[in-house]
Amino acid sequence: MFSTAFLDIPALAGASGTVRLPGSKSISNRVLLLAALASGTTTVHDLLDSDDTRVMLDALRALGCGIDAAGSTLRITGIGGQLKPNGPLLPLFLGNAGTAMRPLTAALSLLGGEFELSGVPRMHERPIGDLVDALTQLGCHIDYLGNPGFPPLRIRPADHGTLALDTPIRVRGDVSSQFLTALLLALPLAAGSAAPTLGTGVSSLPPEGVAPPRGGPSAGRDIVIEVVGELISKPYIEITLNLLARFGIAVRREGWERFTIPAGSRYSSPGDIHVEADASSASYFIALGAIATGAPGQNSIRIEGVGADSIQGDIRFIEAARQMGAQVDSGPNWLEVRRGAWPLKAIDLDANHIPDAAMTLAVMALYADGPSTLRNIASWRVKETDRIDAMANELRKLGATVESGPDFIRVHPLAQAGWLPASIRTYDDHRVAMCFSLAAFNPARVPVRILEPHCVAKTFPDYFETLFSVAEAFEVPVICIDGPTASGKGTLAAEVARLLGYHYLDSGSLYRVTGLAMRRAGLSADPQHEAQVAALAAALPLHFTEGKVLLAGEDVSDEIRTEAAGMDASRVSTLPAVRAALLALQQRFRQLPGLVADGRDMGTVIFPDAALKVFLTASAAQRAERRHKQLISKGISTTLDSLRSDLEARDARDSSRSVAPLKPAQDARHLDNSQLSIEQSIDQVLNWWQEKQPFKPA
Ligand SMILES: O=C(O)C1=C[C@@H](OP(=O)(O)O)[C@@H](O)[C@H](O)C1
Ligand SMILES: C=C(OP(=O)(O)O)C(=O)O
Repeated sequence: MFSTAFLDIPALAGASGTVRLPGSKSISNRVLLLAALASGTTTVHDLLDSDDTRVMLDALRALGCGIDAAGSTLRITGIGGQLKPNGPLLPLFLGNAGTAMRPLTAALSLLGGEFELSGVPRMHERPIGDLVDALTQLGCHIDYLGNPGFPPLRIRPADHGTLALDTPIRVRGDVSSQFLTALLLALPLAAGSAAPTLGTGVSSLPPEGVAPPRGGPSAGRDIVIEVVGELISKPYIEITLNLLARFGIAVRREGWERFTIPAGSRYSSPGDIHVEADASSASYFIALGAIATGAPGQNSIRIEGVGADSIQGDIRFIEAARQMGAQVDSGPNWLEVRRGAWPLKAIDLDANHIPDAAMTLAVMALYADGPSTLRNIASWRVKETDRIDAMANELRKLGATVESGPDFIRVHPLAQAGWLPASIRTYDDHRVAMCFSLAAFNPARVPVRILEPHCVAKTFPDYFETLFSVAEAFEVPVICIDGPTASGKGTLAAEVARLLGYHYLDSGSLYRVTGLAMRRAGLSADPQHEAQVAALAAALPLHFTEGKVLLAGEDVSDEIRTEAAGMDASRVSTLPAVRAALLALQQRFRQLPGLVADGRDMGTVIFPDAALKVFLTASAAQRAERRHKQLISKGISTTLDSLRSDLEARDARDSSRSVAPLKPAQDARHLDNSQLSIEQSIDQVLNWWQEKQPFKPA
């Protein structure tokens, strides 16, 4: 995940390849809650691992569920509809997860303990009044701790004997379908499991270990829910019904107005359950396939984990994408998308059935042949942010003309000359961050800056990494930091890379790592092994992170600093084929979203076209002093004078050597950090970098 303050996406030229997407948020959180309410153990495969599922899991753990995760499989042991009696008041923090806040409010109101449910500040602005009203009507006890109609909430136990289950429970459906989902998921708790079923007079005992029925006099009755007002986001109710059925509860549906939970309904775990990949997350890659072209012969985006037969309503995004021109093929658990019509065809769509994925259409509209209108999307205003305003504001920053109203948005396409380099505010809304990445395919080739990119953690923490694994840039930006030994270039470069979310190349360690790999492969730096060592060097699985050098994931930082490794490194460096292989290897580090490379010849030889080159120096006296401190702290005794004369001798050798001598590139900026702190040097380099970027302030 990118935890940087911003992420700059360079202009993208194309995309092709395969992505495997994380699990569906809507399925994951429903399955977790159902498994928690059931008795016995449910094994969940491919559960989404993100902020929204984490808050749900934390809550379920706090309720006493056994949770055991191993890789992509999670085993959850439910509480069988029963809480431990008289537990203390339990505070539960539910972040900004509607799929946790709404269903847990209903379930906990019926379970019997005392709870305080809260979330992030935005969650305290997201409505929940219609659900609380329905539950209060039923006899549940819920108080608002802040503004009426919104979390945080205090829940006290309900008296199951007096729950008003004889009359239909009425709930409004026109603000969020999650209120109805919450009731459907939770009300089987009140349906009773073994009481006499009305009309038959038959009774049965609950299996051993299963709680006795709840619901007092009304146990054994059908429970009816009636929807007031036009239900929105209907396909999410289908997900709810589908998963309830998997857990043994067959809800009867009459239109979208009336839902009946049959008498005696009881959660029963299916044992194993698989979570499909998230269809809303798929929308960004379906759009990518529709917008981008790929390398010849590799002209599509393949999405694995979800297919056209998905139980998620957002799969119908495919229909909208096709209408705009995308070519979409699908099979069980996969989709394949390629560009069809270009420019895309404008669309006029009632998007009420795909509220989340429709945001992606608003960005696709920039590439269309006329204005596109998305209607019936009033619910956008009460989600992670006011999404109609957010989309309109940020699309305008890109240069687009946008019209909007209480429940619609109209986006006009952008001509090549109209695109502006924009800093996109993301409003802590994962979908704003994800869908605006698609603007990087603009024909004007301007980059896009996404502010606070870590908000994607809500449902798709590795969204940008996944995008970069299939996208091609016209040019991946590189910052080179060259300089003499002990100038502090490694620390500076690694930190600049971290702050920008760029890859980092510590080129100085390459010969040492090659030497180590050579030795481990039983080879030596002799001409007869040259080709083999070069092949090894070309494919070194190297990664630099947090000050460590990782070779195939193994931390070899200390091993490559030994005297013997130094000798191997200098022998290896005399082999021309190895030098050539390492050149190619270094260039391969130039990957999206960008690279910071440090060394001695980064700006002069390896990346002569780098966008920023810094030649970092410090006086020999300063460098000797730093090195001295470093060695003393490691318990190695030495003198300042000897260090200084060694450094001077090495500088002279480095700058006079015939191959890649240490000298500043002609277009390098000089930074003498003798009198600067590390922070000051970092700030200077970042300022130089920012000056080169075209973005206007957000
Ligand atoms: O039930 C669900 O899983 C969801 C329902 C939808 O909300 P609304 O019903 O509020 O539109 C959707 O936007 C949300 O991301 C997930
Ligand atoms: C609206 C969304 O989330 P939530 O489940 O919190 O409602 C969303 O993911 O787009």
